[in-house]
Amino acid sequence: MDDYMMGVISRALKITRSFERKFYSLLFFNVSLLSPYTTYRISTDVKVRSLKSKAAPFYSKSREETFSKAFPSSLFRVQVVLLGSKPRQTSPAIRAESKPSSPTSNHNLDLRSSLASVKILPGNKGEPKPRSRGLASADLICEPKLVYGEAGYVLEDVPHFADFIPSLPTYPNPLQDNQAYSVVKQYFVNKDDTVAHKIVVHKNNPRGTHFRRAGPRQKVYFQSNEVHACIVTCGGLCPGLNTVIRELVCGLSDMYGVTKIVGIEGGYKGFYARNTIPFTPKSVNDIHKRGGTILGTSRGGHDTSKIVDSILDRGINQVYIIGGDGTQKGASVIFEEIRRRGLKVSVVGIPKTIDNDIAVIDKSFGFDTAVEEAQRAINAAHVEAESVENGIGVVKLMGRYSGFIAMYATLASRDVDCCLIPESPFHLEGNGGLFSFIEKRLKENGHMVIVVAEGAGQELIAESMRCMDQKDASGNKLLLDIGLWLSQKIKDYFSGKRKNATINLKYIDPTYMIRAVPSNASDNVYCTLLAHSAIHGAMAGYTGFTVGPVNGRHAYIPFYRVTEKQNKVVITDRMWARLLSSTNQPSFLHQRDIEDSGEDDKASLEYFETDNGHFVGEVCDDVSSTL
Ligand SMILES: Nc1ncnc2c1ncn2[C@@H]1O[C@H](COP(=O)(O)OP(=O)(O)O)[C@@H](O)[C@H]1O
Ligand SMILES: O=P(O)(O)OC[C@H]1O[C@](O)(COP(=O)(O)O)[C@@H](O)[C@@H]1O
Ligand SMILES: [Mg+2]
Repeated sequence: MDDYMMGVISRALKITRSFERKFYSLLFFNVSLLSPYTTYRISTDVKVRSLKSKAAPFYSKSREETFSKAFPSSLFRVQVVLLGSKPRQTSPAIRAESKPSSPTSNHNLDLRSSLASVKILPGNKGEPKPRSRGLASADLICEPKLVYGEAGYVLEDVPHFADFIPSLPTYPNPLQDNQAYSVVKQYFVNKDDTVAHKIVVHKNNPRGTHFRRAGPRQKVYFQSNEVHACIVTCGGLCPGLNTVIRELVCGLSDMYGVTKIVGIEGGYKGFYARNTIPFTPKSVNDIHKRGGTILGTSRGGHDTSKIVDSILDRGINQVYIIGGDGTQKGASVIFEEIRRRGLKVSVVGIPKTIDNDIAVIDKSFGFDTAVEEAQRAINAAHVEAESVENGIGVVKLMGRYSGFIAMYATLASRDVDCCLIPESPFHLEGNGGLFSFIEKRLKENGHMVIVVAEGAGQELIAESMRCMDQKDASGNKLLLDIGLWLSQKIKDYFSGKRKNATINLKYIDPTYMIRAVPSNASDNVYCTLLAHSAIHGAMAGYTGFTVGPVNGRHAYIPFYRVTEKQNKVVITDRMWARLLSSTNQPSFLHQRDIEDSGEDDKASLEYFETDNGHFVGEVCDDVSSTL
């Protein structure tokens, strides 16, 4: 950033000066380097809205100018966000950080006192894809918080109170006097510790995306007696929900001496439709031994304003939200509304999904338990199938869009002959189809077991039944029962005129039995770590984040990262190949599928492509490919 740039920024800022006290002014100021050392394009985009109404900006001005100048930096974009009248929303200086390729690129620009932040984001080419957001007004403030470092290092940071409430007091972390923790060497994590998103790297690769490491900080933003925490569980059930609740209550109490902790009953709608229930370590002592959630849960019913009003009315200042991708989207809009109102309330998401389809994190809690519990159903199907002539066992497992439970349960069992998942479309008839494989396997072994994920083959059923798309209260697609449909199709095929063969098919649907069990030992420990990471983050003033392990280390992940896409089994990956080789089932893959899958990979690669052709960060969030 040199004098010329400072001049241009000052000029642009003058445009908004007159609006500053009365209105919510927003100035976007973009600088793109078209090619190194040559031409720049600058565009200023000033929008001014009334603070009171969310109506369209009443003042809007965009300008673009091109100029040539030799800047020894690579692509960058400057964004200046002015947050108007309320004094607590202002900060004394603009802080600008830029990509490391410019050797002298970190500056504090003391241009004026009303600027909240200046961010330098990747320029057009390396710019992240737009994130999906909940509230329209949130567009103003939920830009990714990116920090660039040496050698292509990028920190995708999470929001902090200090970003929007200046001069909050801090206190020493009470853990330093805690009998159990005070003896731990270096108990507090270094404030600059971050966790790499991708752990497999090449010599010349940029260092890529990182997330803030979870853990206790030396300074906290809440005094113990000031904290009023609440816990809510939303979406479908999952083993471990009660364990997370227990560990949040016990962790807050044991580590930080918090006494005011309440549960919100029945999911999001419980915030405004139900009374809270008080929690103590004693009242939650045994709940991890039970399946389900003692709080109850629901789909639908997310009303952001009513929820935030209720948080405010009850004096709650830490909100722990346990749920899947839908829930995290809900948590994100709650956070944005809280931030918009300038409240000191931390909003923390704890990712839950039995399907293991939440992006970025290594694995979701309850997944291991589900895979283990699925073994019982697969064993039963196998026993039934091998006891009779031409026995076929069909087991349906959960997995709305992702077949992780089916894939891992199949790999773990070795009794499964064929695994069908949503990511791998299959066909029934003809060469390479499922029916001919069943015939072959029955001929070879006299019996077989098929595992089918509930989301598999949906297009086949829809085609044959001409069904309409139906949705649940949260907007999730309601699935047609692939297990029943497939079982009937197999029976029809073998009883058909041409075949007239006797088969003995037993269909087992253990889906809800699996989901309702308590979490196993390793999931219990995992739930403890999740809860503790969440508590440490909230106490340290972080907010608007989800916790979870990234390459084995717990991290704070911005909401948008876990809601923008779902994890899916990559069928051109080594893990799925392991499965195919263990079952020897047809791959059902056509050349076209392989090419399409390559296209997807390319698309996500482009997102991170840098000038020198190396890739920053991920190809895809494939948790199946950890080996
Ligand atoms: N885009 C969204 N914005 C706000 N709330 C949402 C959104 N999607 C889902 N929710 C809310 O999150 C809760 C759980 O969502 P759901 O999809 O049922 O389960 P899960 O969180 O397990 O994916 C529901 O109360 C639903 O209303
Ligand atoms: O019957 P419900 O409660 O809608 O749940 C069924 C769905 O819940 C799941 O177990 C998990 O879904 P969520 O993570 O969205 O809660 C899916 O596998 C399944 O399709
Ligand atoms: Mg979901």
